[in-house]
Amino acid sequence: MASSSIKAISSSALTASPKLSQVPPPPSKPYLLSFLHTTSNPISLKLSHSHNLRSHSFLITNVIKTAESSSDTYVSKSSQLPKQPSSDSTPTILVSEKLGEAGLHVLGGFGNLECAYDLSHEELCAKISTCDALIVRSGTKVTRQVFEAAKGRLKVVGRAGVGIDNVDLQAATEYGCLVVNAPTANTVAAAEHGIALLTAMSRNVAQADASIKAGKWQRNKYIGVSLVGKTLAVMGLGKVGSEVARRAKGLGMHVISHDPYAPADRARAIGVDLVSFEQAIGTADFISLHMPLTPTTSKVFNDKTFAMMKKGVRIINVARGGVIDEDALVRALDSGIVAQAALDVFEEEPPSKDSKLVQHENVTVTPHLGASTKEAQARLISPTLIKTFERYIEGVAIEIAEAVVGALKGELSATAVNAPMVSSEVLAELSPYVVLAEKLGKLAVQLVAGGSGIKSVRVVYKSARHPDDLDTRLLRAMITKGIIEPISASFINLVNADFIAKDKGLRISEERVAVDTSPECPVASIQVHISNVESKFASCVSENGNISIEGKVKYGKPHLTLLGSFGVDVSLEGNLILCRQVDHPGMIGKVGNILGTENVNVNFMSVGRTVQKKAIMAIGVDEEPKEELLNKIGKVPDIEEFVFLKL
Ligand SMILES: NC(=O)c1ccc[n+]([C@@H]2O[C@H](COP(=O)([O-])OP(=O)(O)OC[C@H]3O[C@@H](n4cnc5c(N)ncnc54)[C@H](O)[C@@H]3O)[C@@H](O)[C@H]2O)c1
Ligand SMILES: O=C(O)[C@H](O)COP(=O)(O)O
Repeated sequence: MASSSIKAISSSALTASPKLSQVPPPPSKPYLLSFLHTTSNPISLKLSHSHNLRSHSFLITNVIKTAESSSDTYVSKSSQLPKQPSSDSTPTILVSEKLGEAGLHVLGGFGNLECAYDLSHEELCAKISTCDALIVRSGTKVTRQVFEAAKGRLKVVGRAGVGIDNVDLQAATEYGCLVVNAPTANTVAAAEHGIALLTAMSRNVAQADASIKAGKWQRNKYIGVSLVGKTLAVMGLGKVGSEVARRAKGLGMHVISHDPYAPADRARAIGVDLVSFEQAIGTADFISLHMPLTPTTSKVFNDKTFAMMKKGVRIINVARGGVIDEDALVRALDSGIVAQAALDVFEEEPPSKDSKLVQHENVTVTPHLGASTKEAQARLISPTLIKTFERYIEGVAIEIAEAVVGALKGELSATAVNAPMVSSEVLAELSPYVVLAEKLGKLAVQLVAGGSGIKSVRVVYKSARHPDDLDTRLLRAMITKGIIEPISASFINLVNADFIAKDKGLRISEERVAVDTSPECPVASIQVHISNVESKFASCVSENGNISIEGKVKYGKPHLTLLGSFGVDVSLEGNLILCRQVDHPGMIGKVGNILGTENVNVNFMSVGRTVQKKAIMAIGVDEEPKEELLNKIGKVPDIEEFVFLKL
């Protein structure tokens, strides 16, 4: 990350860089991330052309720039994996839980792969500062301490599965670390396990098996209950819940569901009635849990809600243990409200050996096996299944490996969970404006005099589009990046842009102005206004006292088109010299000569005039001129002020 690039030579220019007002220290030091390197770095925008059949939405993520050293040895448990020599630019990927070979191959082909499946939390914290990516399943707690210990190097956490309740998302976001998951590959496996538990529980399969192995023959003890005609309440009609519902209907059950966010047409398509929470738990013979663990769902099944259930209800949980108050479930089992429970997941995993719940004779348990099928972790091989479940053709291992490698390459992730996702279409359309937005942010902040506290930035988008058709989150994030990065040690990406702006007391407001241009072009212009600051280049201050600049995309390239009240037109590439001079002939020649004699190539030049015989000369230069050269320009008679800006 370059330090402040301000090299202004005007009278007020040699003061310190502008600072953000009331800036608390950043949560951590640098992130070697930039979700889009738009200028000096050759890597620009990339779309992920993932080969699978999922519908894609994308996120601009991080372009890798690996830290000082990545000299870790390649420690793969698989002798078949391709070994890669360490190098400074090769990212290190730590896999902390068992992942399918196919995924390890993808990861090993891209970076230094280290599989360490038995790390304690302390060991993980000790190791993480040497890793660019971490891949976990549900057994690794990725806490705030892990992000702190990463010292800015960890760029992406890949959760090889759905539930991300074991990852501190807030901390990840604050540290600018992208979290991706593999949300689809284990759906069928989890649903099948739910059905396995439902049928095994209702026919006492596990208990009868244990009894016969203990030398008993208890045919009367293990009389089961039938499923046909019974009501099943599916709590959470998402991916797994929907598949469970379909299968349960095939078993002849009447299926109802409670899900406050499920679309009615999805329920209708499966033939499921969406009902209230009370109705669902009050009428069901079987209740199957398929909601995520969130603050709202935590212990939602408790003494109070068990008391609302039909006596003799049976419960299946392949979601998360934390949605049930386990002590309350033991009480409900003892009192007979709940006749049986079948549990794959627990509040603490593994549960204690003497857990009353686990030991209860009416409880069937499995050790979080929902996602554990060969097919879910690797690939489904049956062509029939591929046809039926197109979106499940990839296993978790491949799904997460591709997401992590893509994120490390700076591609756009379809499965980011802690950053806004932008559709590929929107992204492709906005990409030149994304470049413009960052340049305008960079330029605006360099026009602020050192010592001014930037508190408030107003961004105005002129567009012919209806506001609903213009997603400006990316543009706002890039303006934020452009403003903050030149004057702070924080590295900004789409994950943390809003957080860091807020943390630094920078308020960015957005406005849209309707214009009568072609709606084909999403943004006619972007203006950035910084209020209540001093400027080191007075000419960029508009009548209302704000530093104001405007840019447009012309022929796919970013251009500066307005500086204060001066119209200019200069391509925002390379670096920029802005001069205000008395408007008379020969000025361009004089400045051009000085640049020419020092071999500084001018790539663009534009002059804007005012009625008071003043002109603004905007000169785009490829190289960074030496200070003596800039001083020479400053001494040209009739040049009243000038500033050099790095883009
Ligand atoms: N046991 C396993 O190995 C295993 C495997 C896969 C998934 N899971 C777990 O299963 C759960 C579901 O996974 P998924 O892939 O179907 O997720 P999903 O996001 O597709 O579905 C979750 C559904 O729950 C709904 N929901 C949210 N809050 C709710 C509430 N208060 N009440 C009712 N419904 C609510 C959501 O609207 C959504 O439709 C997750 O907790 C996941 O971690 C477990
Ligand atoms: O949320 C999930 O994807 C499941 O709980 C699977 O977890 P696992 O990857 O630890 O098996």
